Amino acid sequence: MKVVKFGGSSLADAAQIEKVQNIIQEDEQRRVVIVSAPGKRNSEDDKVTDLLIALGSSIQAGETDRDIYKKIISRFRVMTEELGLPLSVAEKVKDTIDEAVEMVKDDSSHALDALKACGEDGSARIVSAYLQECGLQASYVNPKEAGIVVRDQPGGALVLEESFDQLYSLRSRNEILVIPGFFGFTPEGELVTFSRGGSDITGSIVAAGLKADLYENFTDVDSVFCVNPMDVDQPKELTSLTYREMRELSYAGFSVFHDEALIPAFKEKIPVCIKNTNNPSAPGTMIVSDLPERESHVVGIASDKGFLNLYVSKYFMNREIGFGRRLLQILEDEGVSFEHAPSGIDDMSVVIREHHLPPEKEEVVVNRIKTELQVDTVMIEREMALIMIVGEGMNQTIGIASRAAAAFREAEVNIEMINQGSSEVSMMFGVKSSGLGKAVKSLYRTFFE
Ligand SMILES: Nc1ncnc2c1ncn2[C@@H]1O[C@H](COP(=O)(O)OP(=O)(O)O)[C@@H](O)[C@H]1O
Ligand SMILES: N[C@@H](CC(=O)OP(=O)(O)O)C(=O)O
Repeated sequence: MKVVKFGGSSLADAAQIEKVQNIIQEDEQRRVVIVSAPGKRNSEDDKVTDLLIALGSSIQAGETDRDIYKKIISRFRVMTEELGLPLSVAEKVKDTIDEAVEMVKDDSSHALDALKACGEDGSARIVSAYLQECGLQASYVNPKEAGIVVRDQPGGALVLEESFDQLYSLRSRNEILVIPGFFGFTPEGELVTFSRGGSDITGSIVAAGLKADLYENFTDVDSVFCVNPMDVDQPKELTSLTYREMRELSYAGFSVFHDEALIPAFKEKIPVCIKNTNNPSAPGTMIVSDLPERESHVVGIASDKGFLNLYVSKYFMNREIGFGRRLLQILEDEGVSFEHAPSGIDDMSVVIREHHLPPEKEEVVVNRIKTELQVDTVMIEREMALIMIVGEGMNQTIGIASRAAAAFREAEVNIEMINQGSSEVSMMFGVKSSGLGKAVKSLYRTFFE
């Protein structure tokens, strides 16, 4: 049995949904289908999830944006009309959105998550109705009915173990099940969404729960490339990767697959295949547990902007037991999560995503570090970027760091920070954001050309 997930680009309009139907129909193993909200139809278009979030914010600000509301309703209505579905399908989608809008107006808890989830819910209703229209036996299955139980963390749900056994019972249903991605329900019955891009996570949870033979993740590229195709023209395609490599690469910027989505599949050793809805005969990229030794140890270069470096120095920091803990405790108290924390004899850097430390929090954090830790220096450097080179076996291979350093030199980009060793499969470099593009291109030439 295969679990198949279709991303927003695969559900952007009626023509895309026809492709989805063909893909499902051509392989009877594709029995459970996870869908995202409709994505962009072209580069200027909006993702339905972004529209729903904007609508929710406008309601909370006391001025419901009717134009956005109409845009959302019309996206679903046009799709159902073009697919020749009964009016009742579009009406059901509209009713669900209206209910969530009322929840936001009443300021009820979890209302924003309920509204955000309407995109996926609408897609699942439309896709299941269309499969039926095409003569297939198919049903819409709500995540509550499917048994996806999550921890109560709005916008950042985490699956609870009990989900997996409940999901297994879906195996006995002899029809195609269409489940909306991106959300689950708390044990108390509240709807909670995963983080953005979280339909990939639903797909992996369902594949693990059902003990599927394969989790196919359909998107809009033929494969995972060794570098983001936005950064390098026509980069090399990757035919296979390990879970660990893909998780590192996703975490560091490969937006093609959510980094949290690897975990459930990995635990059950379910292979994941990234495929293209617009070219389904292309083999795609397989993500598996182990791979035979490869010629080149570097398989991918991922990068992301939007980081800051919180730099702290104090003489004899190395002699002060508990310094690191107290520094990180201040961040924890202020609700700031961090990404990396390399340290030296008298210095420590903490790399943080910029949006986790907005200017108002920055002042509080910096003052607390000065007064409570009595440091010599505390500095914040914004507009940092991280580059991660990834590959199994890389850390036992002599010369990779020196080749990478040469690539930075050729690009005339200064390395502000290096972190190697914490992960066995990656090496991290911190640079100023302005040098990111040049550095990635140079690393690509060094390791892949
Ligand atoms: N290394 C990479 N390989 C392939 N695609 C990548 C990579 N890094 C970023 N992407 C981007 O990920 C996009 C697909 O992810 P996403 O937009 O979330 O798709 P979907 O709508 O299917 O969920 C691609 O169009 C591509 O621009
Ligand atoms: N629609 C949600 C969840 C998701 O997974 O979307 P996509 O598959 O289009 O990345 C989002 O935009 O975050």
